[in-house]
Amino acid sequence: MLSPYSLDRMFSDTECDQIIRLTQAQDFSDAGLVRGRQNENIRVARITWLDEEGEGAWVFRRVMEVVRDVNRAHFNFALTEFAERAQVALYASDAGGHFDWHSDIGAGTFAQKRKLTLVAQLSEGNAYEDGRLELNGNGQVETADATRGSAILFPSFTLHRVTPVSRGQRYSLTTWVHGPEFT
Ligand SMILES: O=C(O)CCC(=O)C(=O)O
Ligand SMILES: [Fe+2]
Repeated sequence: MLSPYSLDRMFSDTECDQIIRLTQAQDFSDAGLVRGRQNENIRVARITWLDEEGEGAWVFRRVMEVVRDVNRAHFNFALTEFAERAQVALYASDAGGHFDWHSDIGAGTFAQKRKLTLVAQLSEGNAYEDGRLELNGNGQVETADATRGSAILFPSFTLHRVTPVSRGQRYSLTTWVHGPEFT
């Protein structure tokens, strides 16, 4: 199926804290777009990456389990690999954090093989306002559950955006799963 699939609780509160803490030791850099283009009109966020190995390995393992189960139960896509690290993004109201409508499939080496996108909500609801993940897969805008620890999976070609954060900061975790291009 091509419709998005939501999970109420992919991570516990403690796990969300742990993921955020893992990234605090790293440098966040300004987010680029596919092919490294930067365009402030489209995206303002700071991002960092989690490796498959090391302290963040458990995050990757969880992502793999969830993707395997949800793909079997719902999408049934041909998936072959996790070719990219997991992205933690930080959208801050003072910087005008947001991400305009886009698809995750692009011309880059990895971006062209993206099949499934998984986004998990890492911040508590009272940490920020707005900053909603919205999807438009079929002409109707659907707002993803913003509850901390929840997640949504969708085909990477689905148009989606993050509305501007109007107060505070929002953290999210995004991973992509790859395979033969959609034809
Ligand atoms: O932060 C989010 O909720 C979505 C991130 C996203 O769409 C992306 O990194 O491509
Ligand atoms: Fe995206």
